[in-house]
Amino acid sequence: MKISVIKVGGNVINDEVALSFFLEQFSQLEGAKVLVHGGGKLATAMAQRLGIEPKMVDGRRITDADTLEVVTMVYGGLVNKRIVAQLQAKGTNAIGLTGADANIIEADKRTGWEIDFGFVGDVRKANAGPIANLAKEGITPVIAPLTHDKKGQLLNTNADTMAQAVAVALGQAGHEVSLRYCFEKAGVLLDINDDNSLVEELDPQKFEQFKAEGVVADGMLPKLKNAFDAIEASVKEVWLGKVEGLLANTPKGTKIIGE
Ligand SMILES: Nc1ncnc2c1ncn2[C@@H]1O[C@H](COP(=O)(O)OP(=O)(O)O)[C@@H](O)[C@H]1O
Ligand SMILES: CC(=O)N[C@@H](CCC(=O)OP(=O)(O)O)C(=O)O
Repeated sequence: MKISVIKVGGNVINDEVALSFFLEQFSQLEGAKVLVHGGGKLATAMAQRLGIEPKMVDGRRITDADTLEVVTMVYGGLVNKRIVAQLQAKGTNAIGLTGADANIIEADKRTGWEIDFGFVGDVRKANAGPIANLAKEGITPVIAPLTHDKKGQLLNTNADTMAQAVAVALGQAGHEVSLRYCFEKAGVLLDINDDNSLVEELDPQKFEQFKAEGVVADGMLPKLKNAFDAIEASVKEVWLGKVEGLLANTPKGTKIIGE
């Protein structure tokens, strides 16, 4: 089966108008589809409202026990269910899940780093079966960035990586997968403030060059690592860009080219 795996990030989710536009475009996307969402910005805001100071190191969240409670409520509850309700209103029969539901994603608590990230999961294995079965029934899975370790522990997990793992598992199960990372820029840009400086195709050599020159930085580094991991595995096509470009019939954004 042909299936689209779409990731939407925190900047779109945090903007009511942008989120509604995204969900409209997503609803209109033809064929089987899966949505993986983030929500890091809202988790930061909610933690602050609860008097829990967010702790980030190099843009990565340290997830202590209190923060795990916040992200579980925000990602698995508020964001996930809001998206599901809005999709239902737009005629898409969505079901909200985390990586723990139907054992979609198993993870291990991150170890071996210099700093202790707390309850953060590194994906061990994604199981495509339940996702493909739902999609075949015409039900659209909406997946929140939480996983479990099969020992009862929930773990906060990067949404870009979750999207990659789901796409790769579906590809390995024989499906024709298109993975698209929607965020607030036109794609990978030569000048981050100029949407006209779009890099239309990115291969591993150019990626290495851009890293060395500092053209790509911050959240774009792990996003691109996931994008290349997907194309090198079993995913047919990987794109990054703005909602209006990526969810059009002919996608416009940055296309990832494998080795
Ligand atoms: N060359 C680049 N082109 C586009 N965005 C870039 C580039 N370098 C760094 N970025 C940053 O990467 C961000 C996207 O990553 P991230 O914040 O993790 O997005 P999301 O939360 O949607 O997953 C952009 O908002 C932008 O600030
Ligand atoms: C471990 C880890 O990185 N968890 C992320 C999960 C949310 C996420 O990835 O959200 P965006 O896609 O909106 O950035 C976090 O808590 O920020």
